[in-house]
Amino acid sequence: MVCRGIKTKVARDCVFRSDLDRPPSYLRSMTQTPARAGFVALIGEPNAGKSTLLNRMVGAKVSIVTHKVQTTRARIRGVAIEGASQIVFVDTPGLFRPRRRLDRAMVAAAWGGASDADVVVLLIEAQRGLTDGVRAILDRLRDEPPKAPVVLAINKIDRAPRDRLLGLTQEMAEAFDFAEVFMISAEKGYGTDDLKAWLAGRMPEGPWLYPEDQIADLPLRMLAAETTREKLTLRLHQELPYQLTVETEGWEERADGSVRIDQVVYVAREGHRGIVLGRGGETIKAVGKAAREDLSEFLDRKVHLFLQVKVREKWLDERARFEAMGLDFRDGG
Ligand SMILES: Nc1nc2c(ncn2[C@@H]2O[C@H](COP(=O)(O)OP(=O)(O)OP(=O)(O)O)[C@@H](O)[C@H]2O)c(=O)[nH]1
Repeated sequence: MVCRGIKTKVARDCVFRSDLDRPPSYLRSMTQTPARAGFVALIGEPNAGKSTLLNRMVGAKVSIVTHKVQTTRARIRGVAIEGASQIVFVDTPGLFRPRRRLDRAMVAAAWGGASDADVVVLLIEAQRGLTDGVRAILDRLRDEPPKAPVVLAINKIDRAPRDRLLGLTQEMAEAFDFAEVFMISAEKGYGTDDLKAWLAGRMPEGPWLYPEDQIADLPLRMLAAETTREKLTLRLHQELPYQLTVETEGWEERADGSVRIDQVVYVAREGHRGIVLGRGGETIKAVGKAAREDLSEFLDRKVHLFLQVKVREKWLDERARFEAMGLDFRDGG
């Protein structure tokens, strides 16, 4: 089934391209290929084609989530599967040339996401080449080199003549020591399989980060969690507990077209639970109502939102990796 860019209904009904060419899990375990999983930070100027590339790699229109709220954290844009590897793409919002102070702060935080990734992919446009914006990104990569290898993907090669591409490749290689250079057309699908296979091979060995059955609606789950967190922040202001995270634990599409979303607000201490609940539960009730209204509008259907507040002292340690990547919506740091 082909998934088109419907505003609201995204991944649930879509068969992911990668689902089709992936052996079933019992076969994977028989072939003994070690599982791999890791993060890829996709960076580049606006319009470079990040969303298009991502949609091609992941196989569904998943990037709708990104226009919602600009946060300073890296965020998941999609999860691709290639053989035994799970590739979690995160993007780094606001990675542009910062002018205002606030923008600069955002870029600094976004850069943190890139430097913690397992691979960084810099996407540039073939016709535009080494623009000032790309130069600024390269300066930054040189000043604060990420631990991960940086690969260059020259996109939109369908629009650029061959000699232009050769010249540009050379110019880029002189400007920065890339681990690898790929020529792609995200739109036409040229070279994207090679890039994906290369990335898959660079993911660290280890268990997958997300269960297979959650990958499809992962961006929506995260958007929903982020919405609730946003409402909590608005409601509690300074009182917002430092160690707080929201997780969407259930996502059930109902036959009547509505969706039931179950979320847990995790706090680290009993006292924080009281703050989040509010007197007689009024805070959490108001937060739930506001989040439900937003989600309903965004998803364009009726939403039943169920919130629970749980104390889990050690959640920060359990999710250390996600925390490092800024993937759990906490921005209280
Ligand atoms: N011709 C051509 N156009 C492309 C290609 N990849 C992307 N585009 C077009 O470039 C434009 C920008 O692509 P996006 O994927 O939205 O770019 P982006 O980097 O996600 O942009 P931001 O969300 O602003 O950061 C769209 O009109 C795409 O259709 C390509 O390989 N060839």
